Amino acid sequence: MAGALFLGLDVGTSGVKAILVREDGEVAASALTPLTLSTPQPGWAEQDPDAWWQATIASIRQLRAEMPDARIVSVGISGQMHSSVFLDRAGEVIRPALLWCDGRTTEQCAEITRRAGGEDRLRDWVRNPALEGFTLPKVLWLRQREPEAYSRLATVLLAKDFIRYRLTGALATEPSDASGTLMYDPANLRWSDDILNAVGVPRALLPEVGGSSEVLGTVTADAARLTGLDAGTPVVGGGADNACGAAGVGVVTPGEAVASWGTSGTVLAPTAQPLVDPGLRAHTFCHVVPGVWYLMGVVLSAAGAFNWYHQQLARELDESGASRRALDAEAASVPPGAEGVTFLPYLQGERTPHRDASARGAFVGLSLAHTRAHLTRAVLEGVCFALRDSVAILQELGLSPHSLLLTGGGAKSPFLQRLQAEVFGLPVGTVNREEGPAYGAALLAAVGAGAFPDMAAAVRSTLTRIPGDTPSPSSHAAYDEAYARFRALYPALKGVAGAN
Ligand SMILES: Nc1ncnc2c1ncn2[C@@H]1O[C@H](COP(=O)(O)OP(=O)(O)O)[C@@H](O)[C@H]1O
Ligand SMILES: O=C(CO)[C@@H](O)[C@H](O)COP(=O)(O)O
Repeated sequence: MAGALFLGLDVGTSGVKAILVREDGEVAASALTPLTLSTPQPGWAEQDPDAWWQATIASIRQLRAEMPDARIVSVGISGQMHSSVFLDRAGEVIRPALLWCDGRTTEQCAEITRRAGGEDRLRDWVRNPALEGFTLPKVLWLRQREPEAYSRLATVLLAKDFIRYRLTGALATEPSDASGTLMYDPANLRWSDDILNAVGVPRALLPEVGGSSEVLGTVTADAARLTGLDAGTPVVGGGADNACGAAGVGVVTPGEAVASWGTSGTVLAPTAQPLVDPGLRAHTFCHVVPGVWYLMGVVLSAAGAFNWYHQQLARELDESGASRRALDAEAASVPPGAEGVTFLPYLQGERTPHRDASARGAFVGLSLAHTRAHLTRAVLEGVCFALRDSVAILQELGLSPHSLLLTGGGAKSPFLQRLQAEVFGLPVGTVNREEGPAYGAALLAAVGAGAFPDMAAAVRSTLTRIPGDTPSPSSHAAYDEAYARFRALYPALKGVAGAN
């Protein structure tokens, strides 16, 4: 496949990334088109799927402009999980998508649990509890709150599957994203008629499920004209952004774990079986590799919380890498524990471990002696502590990784790498590629095009591990008191700092 390039797309919350990857794994070009998030009410979060599509076109066109002669042989797509695209019979978007971090469906979650006959049933049917972020409660919300829109509903898609639909005309998904809908049984790899019948949602609303590295469509003439891709280019199933992010740092087999900072933060550990957290605090989903699942804890605001802080309280610093470094330096000027200041990053509610869409953020412990540097450190520590809750759950479930691969925003800064190592008490590492989910999607495209026999081979041929910080027992212990303060804060503030 000399000269072949694989296009990886990632429909993130903050933007649509497109990259071109060579067969040896080198990234030949990359483009990012930013997106905005609409929060019409506190706790709500929406985006227009057509804005994703326009951003996708812009990113691909930018790559095309940079490399007009590129021979793009296949496309893989990754995307934010759970977000609901509602399409009518003509394939047009009915209303903005309710996103993975939208918390408006608490009532619908209670209804799903009641109609299923309790959480034990949900565990048996779909291996996960009803959480506001998942897709099914959003379908029920539409049915109850916008019945006219629901009457026109013909198909429910996920973000990256909508982009595939616009690229190829094919309505399809694959197991890693289907897992996050609460309508799919990740253990038995099929839509769950049990849950669909219990809540009265027709199976016909859902697309067929193919494989993550299987070709599920080809670029249409219309999409070719808009994007500059060749008509007929194969598009593979792709995967959920967290699964593709793990694949993008080479974590495709059990025994390893990844900590990721996107808008959300996640800690993910692959498993050889669909293990379920008895407390249902971590999610059980399919990986992009057949026969592999993962357990994942989700922090709803990770880079999202840091970006909010940056925009609201450090606005004089632009969003460049230099500004991030300035904020890191500010945080580094204060000792571990931020001299008593604690930050709860629950700006958009929290999933793991609290499962509370109405939770809210807080700064606590302020005195006249504190400066913005303390707040900056507290925000970064707060995000790491929230992720540590997920690390602790995975450890409690017997998945005790010896180290964590870092990806996303938290991998980009030496300060954040060290902070995570010390807070988690585990060695951390990175890989020689920084493109995260888009990279995993490009590898799926390469496997789909036959460049590699499977993802394990693709990862072996393209990625190199870079060992990072190893914390000393004392550097980990330096956070004991601050972490204990963090743990005590949510129960203390519940009902005071909540949305309800
Ligand atoms: N040095 C850094 N420190 C903290 N956060 C960062 C840094 N660099 C980038 N980020 C943030 O990390 C996130 C990673 O981006 P990405 O994985 O593309 O997010 P998403 O998928 O949510 O759009 C972005 O929100 C970005 O602002
Ligand atoms: O809801 C989840 C995982 O369950 C989120 O992790 C989304 O998948 C969004 O990812 P980012 O935009 O933060 O990358």
